[in-house]
Amino acid sequence: MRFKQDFFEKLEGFYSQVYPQPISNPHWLGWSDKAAELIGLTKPNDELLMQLSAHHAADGATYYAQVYSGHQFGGYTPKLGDGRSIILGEAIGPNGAWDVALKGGGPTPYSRMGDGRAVMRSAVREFMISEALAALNVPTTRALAVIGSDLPVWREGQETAAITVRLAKSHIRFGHFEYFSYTEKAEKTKLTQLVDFTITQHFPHLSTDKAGYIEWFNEVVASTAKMIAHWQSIGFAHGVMNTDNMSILGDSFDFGPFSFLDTFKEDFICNHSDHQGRYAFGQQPAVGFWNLQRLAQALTPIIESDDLIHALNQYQRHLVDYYLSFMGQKMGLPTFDFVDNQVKEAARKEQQQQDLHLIGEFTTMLEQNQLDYTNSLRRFGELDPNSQHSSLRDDFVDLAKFDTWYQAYQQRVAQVADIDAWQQQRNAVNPKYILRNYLAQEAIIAIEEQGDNSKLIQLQQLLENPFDEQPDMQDFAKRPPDWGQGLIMSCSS
Ligand SMILES: Nc1ncnc2c1ncn2[C@@H]1O[C@H](COP(=O)(O)OP(=O)(O)OP(=O)(O)O)[C@@H](O)[C@H]1O
Ligand SMILES: [Mg+2]
Repeated sequence: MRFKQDFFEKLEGFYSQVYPQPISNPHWLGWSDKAAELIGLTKPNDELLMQLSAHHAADGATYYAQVYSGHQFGGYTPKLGDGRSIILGEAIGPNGAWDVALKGGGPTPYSRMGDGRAVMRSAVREFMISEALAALNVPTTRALAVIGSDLPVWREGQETAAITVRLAKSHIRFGHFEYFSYTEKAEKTKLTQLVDFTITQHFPHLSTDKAGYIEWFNEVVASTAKMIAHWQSIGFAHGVMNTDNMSILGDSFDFGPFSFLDTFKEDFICNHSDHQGRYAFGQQPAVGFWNLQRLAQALTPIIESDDLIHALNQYQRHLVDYYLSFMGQKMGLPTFDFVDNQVKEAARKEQQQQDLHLIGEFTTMLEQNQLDYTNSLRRFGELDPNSQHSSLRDDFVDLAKFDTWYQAYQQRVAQVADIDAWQQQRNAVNPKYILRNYLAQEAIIAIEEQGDNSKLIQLQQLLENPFDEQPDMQDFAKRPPDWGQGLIMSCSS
């Protein structure tokens, strides 16, 4: 790894330098060739294992934990910071630099009551979902590797520690801006410094002046809306959308009790500690907006309120545009070339309302018929919208309702000229395989009970190509067995 140290060198006072603590008997549990490529690595080796398990120092690494704060479940915690994630620096890759962080690398000045560690099950889940989301083309932080150990850690019972090696284009979170806004409101020096750094490093097409700041916030609103539209379209529930887990780049970030939907359920809650359903699947779009409002509030010392409000007001539009674009591709709804003038804008809006209704009716039917979200969408790849008959129909109990819906759908799709190409387009965006919780759980149990990571590796390989038919792997596309339905994950990690 070849590092540069822009954050470390340019933002003194925004972190504490701290060395990671080694984990005993380190061994590779998982490795991602695709993530490795991003920072110019190829295969794992023993020296790298020693470096990433904190036994040896990595050349050129500085090792630091960043300070931030955040709104957690709606309440403001004035000081958080990396309590168990230590950054080595920005590794230079063929297409840009990536922060390399050891998540679970040991205590830091921000650990509060925590031990600075991550348990194997949570480290493995973070590793798998990072790479699985990337393969689904969802913006996300990445995971180079997950390293197991025999170091005991205590959660509900005794478990072992592991480290996820996270790659992120940036670790800057909404919570960073909140922290510097509320700790030094009068001077604005550090807040301005942080915004300037963020723009220079990650939004180089923008200027670091008043106009640039406004443009930047607009882009953050758009990328956040895009990320959440992605989640809603693939049926992904994040579970802990606190502002300290919101990346300023709109990348999916910090994977704890996340879950894909199995059976479609709008108010599905995946986080065991989320008693109110604040972060339920269907709440995510609203929470994204609430979080952007918290970011906007933190930026009031340097951006005019009117400009912030104007940008926030675009959130809904971005969200709907992106959501319809993703769902439209999944269901094969043709797009229209609306020229941007007043009359056409009205037509566009009306079409959007109709499409939202059509999609909403479809997901309501899935919920009422207790159907699997991913598998139902995958069915569109075998559909012939020119025909009255569809295999999709066989899944439904309420056939009358389905038939009414299908008629409206057929009208919207109209005649399809090349059915093969149309079906291929559907299969290219509706995954056959996703990281269902029960599959992750089986891989984790095999490691826990037999020290056997072969299931993890098999699952990881499968999920690298989630859109391809993989004939030997059909079982992995099935709905979960009874024990694995709607698993709710513990927050302890
Ligand atoms: N075992 C632990 N030891 C020390 N601090 C912890 C531990 N677990 C969580 N924290 C800290 O508690 C806060 C909230 O935790 P949260 O689960 O959102 O983040 P995380 O999963 O630890 O890390 P990240 O957000 O970097 O992915 C963070 O400041 C985090 O560093
Ligand atoms: Mg976090």
